[in-house]
Amino acid sequence: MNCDIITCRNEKEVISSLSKTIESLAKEAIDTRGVFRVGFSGGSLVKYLNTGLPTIVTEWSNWRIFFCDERFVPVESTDSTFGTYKRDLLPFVNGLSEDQFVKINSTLNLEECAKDYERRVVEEFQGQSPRFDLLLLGMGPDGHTCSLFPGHKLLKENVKLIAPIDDSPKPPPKRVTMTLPLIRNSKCNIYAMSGEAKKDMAERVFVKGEDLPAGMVGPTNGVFKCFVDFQIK
Ligand SMILES: O=C1O[C@H](COP(=O)(O)O)[C@@H](O)[C@H](O)[C@H]1O
Repeated sequence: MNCDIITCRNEKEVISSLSKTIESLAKEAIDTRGVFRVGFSGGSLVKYLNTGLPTIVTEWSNWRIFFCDERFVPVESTDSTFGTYKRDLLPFVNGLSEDQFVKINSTLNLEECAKDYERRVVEEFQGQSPRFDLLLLGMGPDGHTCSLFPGHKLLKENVKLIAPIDDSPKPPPKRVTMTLPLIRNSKCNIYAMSGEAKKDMAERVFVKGEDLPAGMVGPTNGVFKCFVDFQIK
């Protein structure tokens, strides 16, 4: 894992640097292929994207937005990651519409929901190996990323691209998540985090190299960046 750590002065600068990087990756993808395929996460990243994305200049209609993980709850639930973007991002971005978000179908059972989401990921790439332009990831205080938790059997998943999980230690217990093979096949992974609460985990992952899910990601053939507002040593 070789991650480029970008040290910012404060949270505001994390958000602006992250946003500029997303703007530039979107431009490159849209100029080259006419589409920008990105995965959003939930948790603390939501605030960064909801604050930063309305400020960028991009061809919004060329974005296709997936979820690195999603809680298996209805969109109306406060736990729904899509629900937060629907409420706090969509109304503030001219040119981005709800149908550009590829959402889970939480009316199916959990297994079927994960299969259905995988099918839609596969369809998106029209027969090619699914390779997202960018996955925006979060790092939990226990070292989880997406809904991949320390010591969980899903870390060994090497067939499914999208998997169900019904025993997430962080509520809610039922979720669907991208698996390591799909994450590692992407072109770029980015973490963005701020504050002392994240510093300890970032050091365990990037300096001590502890065997934690957050350190198991990073594209096999691509770019891995982490925006922080603290010194990692
Ligand atoms: O539950 C989740 O947690 C992680 C990390 O969130 P954070 O608030 O500790 O930054 C998040 O990346 C994931 O999408 C979410 O479902």
